[in-house]
Amino acid sequence: MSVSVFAPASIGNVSIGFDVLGLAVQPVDGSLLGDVVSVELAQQDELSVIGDFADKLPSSPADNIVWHCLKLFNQALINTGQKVKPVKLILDKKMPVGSGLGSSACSVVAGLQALNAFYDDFFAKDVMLKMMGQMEAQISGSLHYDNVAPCYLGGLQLMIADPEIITRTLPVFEDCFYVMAYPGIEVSTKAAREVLPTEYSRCDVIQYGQTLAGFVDACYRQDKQQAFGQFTDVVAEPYRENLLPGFSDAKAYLYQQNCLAVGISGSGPTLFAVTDDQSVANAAASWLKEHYLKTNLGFVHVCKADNKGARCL
Ligand SMILES: Nc1ncnc2c1ncn2[C@@H]1O[C@H](COP(=O)(O)OP(=O)(O)OP(=O)(O)O)[C@@H](O)[C@H]1O
Ligand SMILES: N[C@@H](CCO)C(=O)O
Repeated sequence: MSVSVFAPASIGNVSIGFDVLGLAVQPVDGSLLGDVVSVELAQQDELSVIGDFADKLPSSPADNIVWHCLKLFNQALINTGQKVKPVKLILDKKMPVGSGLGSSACSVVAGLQALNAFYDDFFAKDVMLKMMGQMEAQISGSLHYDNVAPCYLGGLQLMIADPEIITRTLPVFEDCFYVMAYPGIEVSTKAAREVLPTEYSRCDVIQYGQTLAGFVDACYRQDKQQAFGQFTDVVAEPYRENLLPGFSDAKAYLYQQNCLAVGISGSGPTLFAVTDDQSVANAAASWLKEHYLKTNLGFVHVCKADNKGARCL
C-alpha cells in the first residue's frame, strides 16, 4: 500500500504579519507548486529524492529534513506504544530551496502527513502541527509556523499566542490573484533572519500591531481597501530588500500597474503581487518574467489561495 501526499507553497509573513500570517497558494493553471512525498512498506527505512530541485538538497538522504521527519514520527509512534514499520520514502522535490515559497515546509508537511496517512491518520492535527513546527525550527533555526500551518491546513492562517491552539483560519479574498515570482537565486531563511534588528522602536511596534489588526478585521469584513491600503512591512522588508536584486524597482512598477499590494514572500527572494483583476495579474506575470527573474531556475505563477492544504494524490 502506497500513499502520496502533496503539500502546497505558501507566502510566509504576508508582509504585514511577520511570523504570524501565512497563506497557502496554488497556480490557477492547475500545476502542482509544492512537494510530494510517497510512502510504502519496505524491508528497511530508505529515502530517495527525485524532482527538479533534488540536486539542490544535501547529497546524503540522512541530511534531508524528510529523513528527520521519519525519525521524529517513528519516535512519536514508539512513545505511544505503536509498532513501527520499515518504509520507503520518495520525495519529489518540486520546490526550489531557499525560495521564500515555504520549500522546507512543503517537505516537512508532505513527509509527516504521508507517514500519518500511511498509519491511517493515527495522530490528530494538533499533534501533527506541533511536529511540523519542530522540524521547521530545526531547519531554520527558530520556531515559526507561518509556512507549515498554511501548507498543512490550507488557506490564510493567523498564528495565535496559545501554544495549544497555535493557529486560526482567517477568511481569504477568494477573488484575489497572487502573482508569485521566484527569481531563481537562493536566500536562506536563517541568513534572512540574522539581518533583522533585535529591537524595534515603539513607533514600529504600534504600526505593526495596527496594520496586522486592521488586516485581520478587513478579512472578516471582506474589505480589500482596508486589507491592502496600508500594506507596509516595518519588521522585515526594510532590512531584507537589499538581499533581493530588483525587488524595490519591481514593487514600484507593480503598484503603478494597479496591483493592490506587493511584498516579499516569506524570507525571500520570491516576490508576491496581489490583484483582483486577472488581466492585471497576467500583465504583472509577463513583466516579472522579463524583469525579475535572474537565472533559468526562476519562474512566475499566477496563483489563488489554496484552501485545501496538504492532501493525498
Ligand atoms: N527536503 C528539504 N527541502 C528544503 N530544504 C531542505 C530539505 N532537506 C534539507 N534541506 C536544507 O534545509 C535548508 C532550508 O533552508 P531554508 O529554510 O532557507 O530554505 P527553504 O525552507 O527551502 O526555503 P523557503 O522557506 O525560503 O522557501 C537548506 O540548507 C536545505 O539544504
Ligand atoms: N516568517 C519567517 C519565515 C517565512 O518563510 C521569516 O520571515 O523569517
